[in-house]
Amino acid sequence: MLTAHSLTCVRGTRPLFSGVEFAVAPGSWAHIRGPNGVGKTSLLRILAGLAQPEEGEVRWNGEKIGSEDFRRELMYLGHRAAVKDDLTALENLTFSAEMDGVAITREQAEDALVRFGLAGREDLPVRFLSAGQKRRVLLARTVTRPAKLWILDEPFTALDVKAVDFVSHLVADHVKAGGMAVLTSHQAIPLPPGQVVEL
Ligand SMILES: Nc1ncnc2c1ncn2[C@@H]1O[C@H](COP(=O)(O)OP(=O)(O)OP(=O)(O)O)[C@@H](O)[C@H]1O
Repeated sequence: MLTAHSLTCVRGTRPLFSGVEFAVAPGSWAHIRGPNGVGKTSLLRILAGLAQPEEGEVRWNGEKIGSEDFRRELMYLGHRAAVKDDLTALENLTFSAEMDGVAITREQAEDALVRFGLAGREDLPVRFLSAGQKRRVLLARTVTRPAKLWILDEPFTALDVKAVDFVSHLVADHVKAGGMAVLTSHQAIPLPPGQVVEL
């Protein structure tokens, strides 16, 4: 279970939010909402342990985040498509798995890319892919590396209708199987109702 306790965030000299409290239990998900610049990405980075709150604490199963166990169970996919332009889609996927300490075969990476509609694009440097295709390469990590907690920043950005549907089902299946997810999106998320955290 992920719990946010009285989180306060300041960026530069600007207070963004304070007193943010919520919990995400196994089999549930949370939608972080709010206008541009309110601090959604900042909150997700705090939840993932990539930034520190001014006040408050994030806990994973009751312990302050940062443990090896937390890092193993976390899949954080950031807002800016964190894919390397000079590497192919396939290389991006195997490289990120390696960074996560998970060995995947070429076949597993290929299967993941095919599931994300990238058949025939596996060996192309990512700089030649469209914005939506780049996002698919990023999201393909969700099927190559098991993790209980998915933190996804604007996962639907640049995706076409079919891909939005595919990714929604992926998240819904993850949650149904006892996983947890925290998402930001400016659009309504086509998932069974989750908790809404309004910033
Ligand atoms: N390191 C930083 N130093 C100073 N200001 C920052 C820093 N990081 C973020 N900010 C500012 O904090 C505010 C919140 O940014 P953030 O990206 O968290 O918002 P957001 O709610 O995710 O926005 P959007 O909906 O546009 O993606 C912005 O005004 C941004 O410029």
